Amino acid sequence: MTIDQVSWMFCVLAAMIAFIIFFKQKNIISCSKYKRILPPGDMGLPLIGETIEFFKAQRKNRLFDDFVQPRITKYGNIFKTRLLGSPTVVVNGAEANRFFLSNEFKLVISSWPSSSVQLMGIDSIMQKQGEQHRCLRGIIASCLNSSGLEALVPKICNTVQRHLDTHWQGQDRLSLYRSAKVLTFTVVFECLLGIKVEPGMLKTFERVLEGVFAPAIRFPGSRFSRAKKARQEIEKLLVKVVREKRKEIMEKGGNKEKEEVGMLLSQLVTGMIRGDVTEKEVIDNVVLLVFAAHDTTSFAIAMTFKMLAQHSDCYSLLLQEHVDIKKNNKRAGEILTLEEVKKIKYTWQVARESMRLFPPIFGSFRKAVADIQYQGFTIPRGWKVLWTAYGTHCNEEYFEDPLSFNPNRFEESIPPYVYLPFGGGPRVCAGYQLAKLNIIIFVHYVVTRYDWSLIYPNESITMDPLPFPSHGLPIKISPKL
Ligand code: HEM
Repeated sequence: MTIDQVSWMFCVLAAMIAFIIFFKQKNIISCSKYKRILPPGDMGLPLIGETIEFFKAQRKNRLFDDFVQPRITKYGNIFKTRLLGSPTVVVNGAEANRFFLSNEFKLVISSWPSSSVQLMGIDSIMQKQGEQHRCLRGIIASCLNSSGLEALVPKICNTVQRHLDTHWQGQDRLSLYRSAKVLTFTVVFECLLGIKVEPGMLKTFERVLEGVFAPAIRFPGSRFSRAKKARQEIEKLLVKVVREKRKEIMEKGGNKEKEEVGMLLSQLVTGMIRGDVTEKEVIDNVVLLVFAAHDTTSFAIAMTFKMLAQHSDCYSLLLQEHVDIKKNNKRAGEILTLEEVKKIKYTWQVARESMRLFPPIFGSFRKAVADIQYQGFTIPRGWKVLWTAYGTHCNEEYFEDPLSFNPNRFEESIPPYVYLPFGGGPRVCAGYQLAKLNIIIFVHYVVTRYDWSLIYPNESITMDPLPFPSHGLPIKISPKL
């Protein structure tokens, strides 16, 4: 065999090997492509997808009825769409909630719009993963453990009573939603954080919150620009407050810490002195906590009153519960104890049922950090996942006659990942206990001191993107004799 023939044969052999490798590779890809079945659904128009349909339904507070439910009927509990430029899979049902919420950090991470991240700050808990997330949650939880809650109850009672004396006394009508907002802001700042509310602070914070879901476009007068400016003002104020607190704690040593059980700012600043958190983390998380508590708790309060107005039998039961507590309360200033608040069970059932029908947060977005295999479908890495509270709250598989208002259904325990106004998994609401105290204590003092009625019994709910009563839930009030 000549050298030419050998090299010719070598070339043919090499070409054959390359050919086999190429086809084997292609086969693997096509096999994996074959296996990669995306969930059913319609991605809608290029780029914007079904964003318009989504927002149209959301604005009318018909996200479930007009957007989610018709797609569940057509495609099943898991379907794909495209929202705000991102391919998104909407998942529904307790099993899907469990899978996606409990796999936070492993398969998915929370995903917020750029405007929210910029306004809350990249160091807020919602942007944190792993150890940093655990550390911040630990500090928040240390103020909401049993001794923290015990210390919080009298503070909230005083704040609510002062609020009623200042904003309700002498009035015959007011916006209940607005009143709840002013109160919640004070409860978070003064009772939880231990920061005195100064005039103008609420307005500045609300300017920040208005931009949280606005497009992150900066031009003079835009919602986002106004919010950014307000955020800078808040930052200046908070830097001063944090540094003063640091000085105070350093000067008083360990004693100050003990004095201020349940005061979150002290705990955060103590963590800062230890080197566990930075000054920026303290500030970003104060802003985040106000955002997390403000519209959510106020809406839950507003819907609780709306439901009570529409269901007089429930109101009678609830009122009796508070009259009984008041009758046995001989303490000066009618301050409640944590033990008494724990006994107010029916009111919490009413609030929970109101949040089932009107969840303050309809759900939230996650981002897949790996290709996810779920129920025979692949959710590709980088896609968004949207879990919704409606998917279970309105499903008769979990709640009998789901559209009817029935607080008694909460006498039974509810299976996990079915009732989700406060989310679930590692990112379950960190302020759940505070929200509960705020709602129950506010209801207690209102119903024992005032007769009240809705001015517009059928007031509609709007979403932008969080829900709120369109006219602010105005009520007529008169002091009880
Ligand atoms: C009725 C009132 C409230 C409702 C319905 C509510 C609802 C929620 C929901 C659904 C989540 C999870 C979001 C997600 O999975 O992406 C959440 C998270 C959170 N909530 Fe609440 N919330 C309420 C009140 C509060 C209050 C009063 C505070 C504290 C002052 C608070 C602090 C937080 C924080 C810090 C997180 C983030 C937890 C984390 O990322 O680990 N919330 N809340």
